[in-house]
Amino acid sequence: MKVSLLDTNEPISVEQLKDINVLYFPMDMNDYKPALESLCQERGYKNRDEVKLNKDTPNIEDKLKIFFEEHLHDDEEIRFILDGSGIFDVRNKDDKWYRINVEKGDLIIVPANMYHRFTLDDNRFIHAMRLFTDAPKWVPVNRY
Ligand SMILES: CSCCC(=O)/C(O)=C/O
Ligand SMILES: [Fe+2]
Ligand code: NI
Repeated sequence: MKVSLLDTNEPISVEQLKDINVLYFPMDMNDYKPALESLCQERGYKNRDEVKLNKDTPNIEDKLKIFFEEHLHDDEEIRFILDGSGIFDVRNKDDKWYRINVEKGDLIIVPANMYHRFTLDDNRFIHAMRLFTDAPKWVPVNRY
């Protein structure tokens, strides 16, 4: 994972992310199941699904357009990157974007009610596990 302030490219640390309640868990991809199960147990993640996005995904451009609209959710957004890479932008306390480049092995938690957006990077491929406290749902509330 690499994080920067989008406007200036200034590097942002995991601690600075934590200050805005975005959590990062690096996962060992050779043996991630025990750590994943205990995280789910501790934080009450009862459901999960997987999403793959690449150039052959039906309606990929429409999907990316929706993901890249600045939005929030009334629950945490938990994404575990199983393969590939991508970009999450999250708003910091000054309403500036932190750009989070995620890759295989990264698990990030965006808190409820934080404006964010997602897009693919130049690799144009991501395979992510989505974890949910309740039934899998994806209800974006767009800004404005
Ligand atoms: C990497 S999963 C696709 C993006 C997504 O699920 C989401 O909710 C973006 O806000
Ligand atoms: Fe989301
Ligand atoms: Ni979202």
